[in-house]
Amino acid sequence: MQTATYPASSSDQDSKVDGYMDRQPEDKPDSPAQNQTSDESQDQSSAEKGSSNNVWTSGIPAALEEATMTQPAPSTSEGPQVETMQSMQQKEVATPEQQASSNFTDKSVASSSDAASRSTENNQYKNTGKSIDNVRDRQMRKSRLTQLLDLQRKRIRPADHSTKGRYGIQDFGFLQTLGTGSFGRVHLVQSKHNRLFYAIKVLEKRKVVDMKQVEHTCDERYILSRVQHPFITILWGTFQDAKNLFMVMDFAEGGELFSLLRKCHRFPEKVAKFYAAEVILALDYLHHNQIVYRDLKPENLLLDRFGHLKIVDFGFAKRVSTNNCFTLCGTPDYLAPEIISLKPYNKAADWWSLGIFIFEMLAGYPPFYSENPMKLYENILEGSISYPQYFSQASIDLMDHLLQRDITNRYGNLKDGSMDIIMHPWFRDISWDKILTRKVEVPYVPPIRAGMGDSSQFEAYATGPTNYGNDENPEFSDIFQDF
Ligand SMILES: Nc1ncnc2c1ncn2[C@@H]1O[C@H](COP(=O)(O)OP(=O)(O)OP(=O)(O)O)[C@@H](O)[C@H]1O
Repeated sequence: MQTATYPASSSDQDSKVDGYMDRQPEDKPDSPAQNQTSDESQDQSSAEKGSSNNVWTSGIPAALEEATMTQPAPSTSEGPQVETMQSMQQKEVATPEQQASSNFTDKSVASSSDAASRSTENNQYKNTGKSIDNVRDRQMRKSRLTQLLDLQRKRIRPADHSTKGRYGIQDFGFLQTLGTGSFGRVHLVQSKHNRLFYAIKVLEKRKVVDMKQVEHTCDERYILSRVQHPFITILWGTFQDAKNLFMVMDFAEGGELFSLLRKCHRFPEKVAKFYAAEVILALDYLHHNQIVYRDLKPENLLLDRFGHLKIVDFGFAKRVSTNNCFTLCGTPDYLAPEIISLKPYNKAADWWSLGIFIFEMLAGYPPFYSENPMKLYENILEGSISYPQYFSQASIDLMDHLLQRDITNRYGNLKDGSMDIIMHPWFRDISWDKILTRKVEVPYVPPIRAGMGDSSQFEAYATGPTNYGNDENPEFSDIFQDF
């Protein structure tokens, strides 16, 4: 996995707080393509073709019924893959790598367009403020959005849906390493049956046990086997051999948002808003299903072939009721004050991390950092934030409401829950239904050959040990029965 490098700081992901690191999966796709509905193909195909609907300018359309997500929409299913390949090939003829950059690779372009957009934002914010949405309009928007979100919130795979043993090592050809983690690595693999590419996360059972991460690992498998959301990776199946656990997931071909952010230095407001919006919908979904994610950061946000986000790494995700989490986990820069203070914490911690995430996208570095972890924690607890002068007023207002040390004042954790964030003026030009249905013009389409096992957006790793599949003397199979 990559390590963030911030100005005058190091936020090494490996230097996470003691006492956590986990992950693991389970289940196999006998044929993920079979699980796709025609609605999904339509959805994806319209996203591929680049809908003419523009998320930045449209209002709140009525088409709730069109939010067709009765089943997970696997990006690796055959239908969309064929279309994607065609569309990607066409794009390649026109523009290969440059099409990914326009206002990204050239920082001066990014800054000037950002300045224009910021000025507009500030004017709108000053001139209209909350008055642009009079109370009645606001109530109507809110109720339509709530209806829309409720449709998605209810989509959860059945508890008896088993991912266990659906695949085995013999079903896949193991290719290069895409990333490494605390307990193993993630491989690009190709199914020997349908020839499609997937990502398999491999966890060494012994390491998981030694680092006391069994519960986290089992939670990760369980949670990923239940959720179904356009911005959350799909877990197709799990299996195990004598020494390892395997989780078969969609291959998010576009690489880490982290890499894109470092390449661009920082994102223009519109771009940051787009990624923030996708993350918000995913967090809203998880929270309504009583799941707190606990590890939001750009390294855990991957891009699919279309340029939409996929949240990966549910190693710290937890099922919660209210204030029942105590574990010190997460990544230092993104830790909420209540976690550092070892107070019980809840979903509000994710909204704090969202504030950090928005800041980091806009600035290129997080609001709190220090080489020294203790100093970092002090900074977080002290909570004084210095916003760069180029931040818009609306963005600062939102971050102020998210980065509240007192959770009883923090947006996302108040009476209206995530609606306070969704309805915030910074998101005024976002059409949430189009975000949710992926009918938006994405700011960046990864320059990849879709469906071809193209791992060019990932760091190159020495392949590492792949002596998987040994079933002799199985270890800990009683502990990992669900895999
Ligand atoms: N579905 C996927 N598609 C493509 N790449 C992936 C996928 N899942 C994970 N990766 C890559 O592998 C890396 C490590 O994955 P992940 O964070 O899930 O592992 P981990 O063991 O939990 O890591 P850590 O211990 O650092 O939290 C990711 O940062 C990403 O680069």
